[in-house]
Amino acid sequence: MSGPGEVAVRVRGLTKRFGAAAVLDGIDLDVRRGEFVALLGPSGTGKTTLLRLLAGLERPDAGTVLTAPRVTTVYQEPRLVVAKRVLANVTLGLPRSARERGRRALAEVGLAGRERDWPATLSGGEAQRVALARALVRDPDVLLLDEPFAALDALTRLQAQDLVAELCARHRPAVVLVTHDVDEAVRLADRVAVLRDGAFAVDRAIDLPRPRGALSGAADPAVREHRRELLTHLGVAPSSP
Ligand SMILES: Nc1ncnc2c1ncn2[C@@H]1O[C@H](COP(=O)(O)OP(=O)(O)OP(=O)(O)O)[C@@H](O)[C@H]1O
Repeated sequence: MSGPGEVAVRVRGLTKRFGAAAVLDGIDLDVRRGEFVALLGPSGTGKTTLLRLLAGLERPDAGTVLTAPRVTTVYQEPRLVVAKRVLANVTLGLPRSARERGRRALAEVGLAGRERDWPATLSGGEAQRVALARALVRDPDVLLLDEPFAALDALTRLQAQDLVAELCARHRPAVVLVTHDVDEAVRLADRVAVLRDGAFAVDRAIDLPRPRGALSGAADPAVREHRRELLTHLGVAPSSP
């Protein structure tokens, strides 16, 4: 597999305030094409705010955010238009000529043949795969994932994680995933950063071999060590030597 590509996200000295409080206080972040970064952090630390700044939906109070041109977000909920069929949801806002690419994107997420179905007939996991296809068809330079697996049941979540890992390895966008799940972060990411009190408490490379589908925290000491360190930085586990 090829190494990381050019920088697709460059954040310098980024500060965002709501009222008097700085939710983000001078943070720096680089993400390269083909690199998968997971963001962990206690509730309310500004993870979603950071994604919104990367997507250009919020303006910084100080500092700079530079991204490659095509930035796409997948959210916790699929956000499908109920009155449009699956393929029309995938190609929403794109010209008719994008329909063939839309079909291919649906096939990539395992939904070939479902083009004319209505969103109401999809399971939660299927609807989220349609949302992924809608992101893919836009050929993003930067893919922002805001807890995209959080609403899925455990088995569907593992399958969706494997699918996202495979799609990102093939298309190689720069990925920023917001999650509360330490195991998910370790399973998917090349780097995991913990956001606390407006800054990164740690930004750690996860140099475990891929594919990681069968990775077991119980069996693998390297996974256990990453998990222990990240939980410590999240303030939910005692520090041990
Ligand atoms: N538009 C806004 N106006 C005022 N305060 C806001 C706004 N958006 C976010 N905040 C505040 O900024 C802080 C960070 O919110 P954000 O949603 O980014 O956190 P988060 O880390 O994504 O949280 P969670 O893990 O619970 O999703 C919170 O205290 C939130 O109340």
